[in-house]
Amino acid sequence: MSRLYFPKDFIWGSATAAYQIEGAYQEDGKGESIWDRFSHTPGKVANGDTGDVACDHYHRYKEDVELMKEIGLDSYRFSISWPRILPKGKGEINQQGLDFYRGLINELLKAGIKPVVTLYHWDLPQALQEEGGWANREIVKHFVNYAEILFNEFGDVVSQWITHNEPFVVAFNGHGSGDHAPGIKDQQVALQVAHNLLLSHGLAVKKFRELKLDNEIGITLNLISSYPISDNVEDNKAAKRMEDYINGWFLEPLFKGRYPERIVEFYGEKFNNLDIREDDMGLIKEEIDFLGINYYSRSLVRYNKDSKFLGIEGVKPQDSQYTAMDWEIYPKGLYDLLIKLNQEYTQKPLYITENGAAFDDKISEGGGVHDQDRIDYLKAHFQSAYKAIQEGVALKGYYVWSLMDNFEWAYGYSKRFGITYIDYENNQRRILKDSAYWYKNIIVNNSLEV
Ligand SMILES: N#[N+]C[C@@H]1[C@@H](O)[C@H](O)[C@@H](O)[C@@H]2O[C@H]12
Repeated sequence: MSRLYFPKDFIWGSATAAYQIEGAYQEDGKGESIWDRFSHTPGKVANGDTGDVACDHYHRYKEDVELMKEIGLDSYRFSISWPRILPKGKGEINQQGLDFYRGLINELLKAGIKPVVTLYHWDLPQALQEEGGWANREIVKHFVNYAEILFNEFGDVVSQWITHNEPFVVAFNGHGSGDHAPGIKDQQVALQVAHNLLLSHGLAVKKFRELKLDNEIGITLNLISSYPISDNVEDNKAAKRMEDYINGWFLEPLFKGRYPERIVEFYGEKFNNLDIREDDMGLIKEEIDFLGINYYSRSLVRYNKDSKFLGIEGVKPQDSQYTAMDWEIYPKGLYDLLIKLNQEYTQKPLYITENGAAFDDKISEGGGVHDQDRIDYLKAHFQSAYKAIQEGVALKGYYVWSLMDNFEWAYGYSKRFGITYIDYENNQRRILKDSAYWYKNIIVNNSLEV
C-alpha cells in the first residue's frame, strides 16, 4: 500500500444546506420559504416529506459541531436561510435569525473549524416569490441587500462566501422542469431566472469588494463532464451541447462575459426575448476569488434527431456502477472536469464544494452503519482530485456532501448522502457511518492510502 499526500494546506470539509437540515421552519421569527410552500403542496415531495423538522439542526447545532470536531473537519460549508434573516425577504431584520448563525459560527470557531457560508441554497422567502421571485429583475437588489447584511454581520468571522449554490438547478429545475420550488414549467422564465441569478451574483461580489472585507468570495456551480458515445461528428456535437447547456451557460458569463454561442443559437427567440441590459455581462464577470464545483457524475450522450432535448439522448452503460440516485459512478469525470476548467476557464483556486453519493444505508445489528460503497466512491474521487493537483490544477479543498443524511429535495428523506446517519425513526439520533471514520483518517494524515 502507498499513500497519496495532498498539499500541506489542503482543506478537508463537509457541506450541508439550511433547508435540508435545520427544521424549525416557523421558529423564532423565520419567514416562509418557497421550499416550505412547495413541500407542503401535495404531490411535490416523495412521501409528503417536508423540511419542517428535517435533522432538527436548529436545536442540535452544538451536538453537530461536536460531530464535525470528532471527524476532524478543517472546514464546514453551510447555507444561511434568507427568510430566517429577512422573513419577508427585505425590510425588517429578524435578530433571532442572526443570533442562531452567530451561535453556530462561534461553536465552529471554538472547534477550530473554518466557516464557509453559502448565501443562497434555494430557500427564497415566499414573500419575494409572490413578487415574481428570481424571474423579476427587482430581486437582484433584494439579494444584494440580504448579502450586505450578512457581510456586515459576519464579515469578520466567515472564511469564504459563496453567493449561489447551483444556479442551473434553481433556474432549470425550479422554473423549467418544475420539479423543484417554486415549481414553474417555462423555459423562457428559466432562462431569465438564470440571467438574474448571475447578475445578482456579480452585484453581490461588487458590494463585497466595496466593503473591503479580507475574506474571499466565489460561486458554486454544478458541473459535469460530457462524453459522446462514439467519435462520430453528431455525437460529438451533442456532447458539446450538453456541456454548454449545464456548464457553459454559467462558466462563459462568469469568466468570459458572454453566453455560449452554440446554445444561444439553439435557444433562438427565447434568448432574444431575455431582459439583458447593456452593463449586465460586465457586472456578471466581476472577478471572484475561487470557483466552487459540485461534481457527482458524468453525461454520456448520443445525437438523436427526434429527441426533444437539444437533439440529445442520454446513454447508461450497463457495465457501470450506479448510486441510489441512479447516477453513474464515474470518478474520471472529476479529473477531466478539473483539467478542462484549468485549461479553458480559470487558474483561480478551485474547491470541490460538493461530492458524495447516496446509498441505501442501514443500521447494522451491532449499531454501526457500514457504508463501504460510499468509502469506495469517495476514495476513487479523491484519487481523481489528487491526479489533477499533481498536473497543476489549483484545487485547494474538498467538501464531502453531506455531513449528515438530510432532506433531499423532491426525494424527501428517501435518499441518504450523509457520512453521518440520521435515525429519523428514533428522534433524529446521529450515528457516524464507517465513511466518517475513514474520512477522519484521511484528514488526520492529509493523505489517501491506495
Ligand atoms: N441531489 N443531490 C445531492 C445534492 C443536494 O442535496 C444539494 O443540495 C445540491 O447542492 C446538489 O445536488 C446535490
